[in-house]
Amino acid sequence: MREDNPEWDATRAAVLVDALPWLKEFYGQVVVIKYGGNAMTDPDLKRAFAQDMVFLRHVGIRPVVVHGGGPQVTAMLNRLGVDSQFRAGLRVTTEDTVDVVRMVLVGQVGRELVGLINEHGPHAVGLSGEDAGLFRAERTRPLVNGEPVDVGLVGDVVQVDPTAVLDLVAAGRIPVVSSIAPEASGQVLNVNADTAAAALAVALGAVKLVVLTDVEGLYADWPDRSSLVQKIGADELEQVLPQIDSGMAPKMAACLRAVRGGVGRATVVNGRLEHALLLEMLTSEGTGTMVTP
Ligand SMILES: Nc1ncnc2c1ncn2[C@@H]1O[C@H](COP(=O)(O)OP(=O)(O)O)[C@@H](O)[C@H]1O
Ligand SMILES: CC(=O)N[C@@H](CCC(=O)OP(=O)(O)O)C(=O)O
Repeated sequence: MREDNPEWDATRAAVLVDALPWLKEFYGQVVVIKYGGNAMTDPDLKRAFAQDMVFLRHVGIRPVVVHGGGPQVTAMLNRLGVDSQFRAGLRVTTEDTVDVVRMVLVGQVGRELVGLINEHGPHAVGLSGEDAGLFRAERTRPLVNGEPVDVGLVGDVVQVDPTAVLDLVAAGRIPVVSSIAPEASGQVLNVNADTAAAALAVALGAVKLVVLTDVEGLYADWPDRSSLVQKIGADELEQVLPQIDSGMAPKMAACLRAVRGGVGRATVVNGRLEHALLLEMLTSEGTGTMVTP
């Protein structure tokens, strides 16, 4: 029986004790977690994610969630008979599609995550870049083969007022942020969620940015699964960034922006493995790709 097995007890105790240095390091600190739409594919994964947020909150860490929802937006556009096009990893966004992006991210994906977290207690509050002046964006023209291309109503975050998020965090809440942001004219822009997470992590002085996606991390020679990069410094990442394919490109650019902006480290983790976030944050082994300053 397990109860009579001292080795099994020792293993369980070791897992808890292993967490101690990390609990000390992160206690009271803000950690920004970017939850990608590709890691939300099944209800159990979403429930496990919500549990992890509540776990972090109860051990005294301050999680701030920025969520994606690209596949969910694409599914809704398909239902409406609209094709999706991406350039440099960004959705080409028109006046019609930006309304759909906003409805799906704020009204569907954000609401669902808030609901799942709040099954554990009144912790989560949802907001978007439009709330309390959180984000200000400007239209972006990403480079494709070195040439700037037009992707329509897509923005980059150029200004962050983190007051609303800090108020929530100070009250013990878990902010859940959707990546929609107004430009100066008041027009809302579609912002890639990795980009929004990095900008927010910098403005909050987060100790760490964790990006949950559907692969183990950055592969040097994608899709060769033996080429996982476990650790990469900002200078090296900056050099290889132009060669990184869409999907990973905004993610790695976001990690670079975060660590250059003072965030202690940024990691990309496989969010399709339940509780990979807890293992990454609270065990010595870690997982995925870590970007360091
Ligand atoms: N070098 C690379 N390493 C890992 N994944 C890559 C790489 N290049 C492209 N990708 C693709 O990027 C995808 C992750 O980005 P994306 O689909 O936008 O996820 P999310 O919804 O989590 O933001 C991976 O599933 C993979 O197909
Ligand atoms: C400009 C742009 O591409 N915006 C994204 C916003 C959602 C997102 O980033 O979702 P993931 O994190 O799941 O990819 C989009 O429209 O798909």
